[in-house]
Amino acid sequence: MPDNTREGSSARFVDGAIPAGLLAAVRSQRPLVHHITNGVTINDCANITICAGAAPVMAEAPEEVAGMVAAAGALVLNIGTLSAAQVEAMLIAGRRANELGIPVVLDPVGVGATEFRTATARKLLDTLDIAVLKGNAGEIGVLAGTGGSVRGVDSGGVAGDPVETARECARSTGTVVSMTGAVDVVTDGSRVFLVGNGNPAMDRLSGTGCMASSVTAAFVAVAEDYAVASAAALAAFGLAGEWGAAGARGPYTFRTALFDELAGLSPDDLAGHARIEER
Ligand SMILES: Nc1ncnc2c1ncn2[C@@H]1O[C@H](COP(=O)(O)OP(=O)(O)O)[C@@H](O)[C@H]1O
Ligand SMILES: Cc1ncsc1CCOP(=O)(O)O
Ligand SMILES: [Mg+2]
Repeated sequence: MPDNTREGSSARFVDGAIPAGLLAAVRSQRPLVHHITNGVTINDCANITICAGAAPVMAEAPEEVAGMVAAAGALVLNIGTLSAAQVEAMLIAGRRANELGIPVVLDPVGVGATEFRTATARKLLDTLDIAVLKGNAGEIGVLAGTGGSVRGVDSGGVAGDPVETARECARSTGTVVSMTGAVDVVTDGSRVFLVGNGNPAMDRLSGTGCMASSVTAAFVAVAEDYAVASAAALAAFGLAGEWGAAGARGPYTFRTALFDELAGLSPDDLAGHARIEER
């Protein structure tokens, strides 16, 4: 892990049995994950949800989202290709999820790139009780208000220390923040988990951030501790990325392998290879 996330820390590894137990719970409970998401990666999100062991449904008509979310274990709101109608649907579904105690995962794709995305992400955070805010570094920096750079949907990084940025964002939004990158930072504002699993190939494929949100939702659906569940989800997804990259010839063989490795990942695999540090 990079020095900037280790410096001055008294880190200890989280027992691999914890993420393993959560993966086993996803596989046995097979929670329904309701997505209101973008049109670019929607099919990847459906299939990675299945590979994690959960069941996806994509539904965004304002007329039906309250009914659909009532059957779900978690709701994903992903603002990647927003429209006014989608914002209306997100608010209806999110309010119903909150009434029913169903965790909501917000992926603020491209926040900061346009005023519409920024205003919508803020409105969702202000109106709804968001369980996990999962974004790349630039997106979390924008929402933390401490400085983040976003071009299109890509992160240009944060202005200051990444761990402090994530922590500030968690405190100011009242959510668990799951900030992805070469090392993922997950924090509820006090505890900090650093996830070392992953491979640079994941950064060269559109949709890995969206898929990380889907896998996160599958894990939070079966957990009470959303920070631990978010870290466990990123460890599982990252490990699939590591093993998928090993035999890949390029981005598209990697993509196929990423799905196959997650589908084949056992709780024992995760117990032995998850790299989650708490500090
Ligand atoms: N350089 C990297 N090394 C290892 N894993 C990475 C790297 N970049 C991204 N990832 C992983 O890819 C997934 C998507 O992260 P990221 O690229 O930050 O999101 P986004 O696609 O939203 O920009 C996460 O699971 C993250 O851990
Ligand atoms: C390219 C693009 N444009 C709008 S949504 C989207 C997909 C973003 O996916 P990710 O952030 O997971 O790479
Ligand atoms: Mg990416």
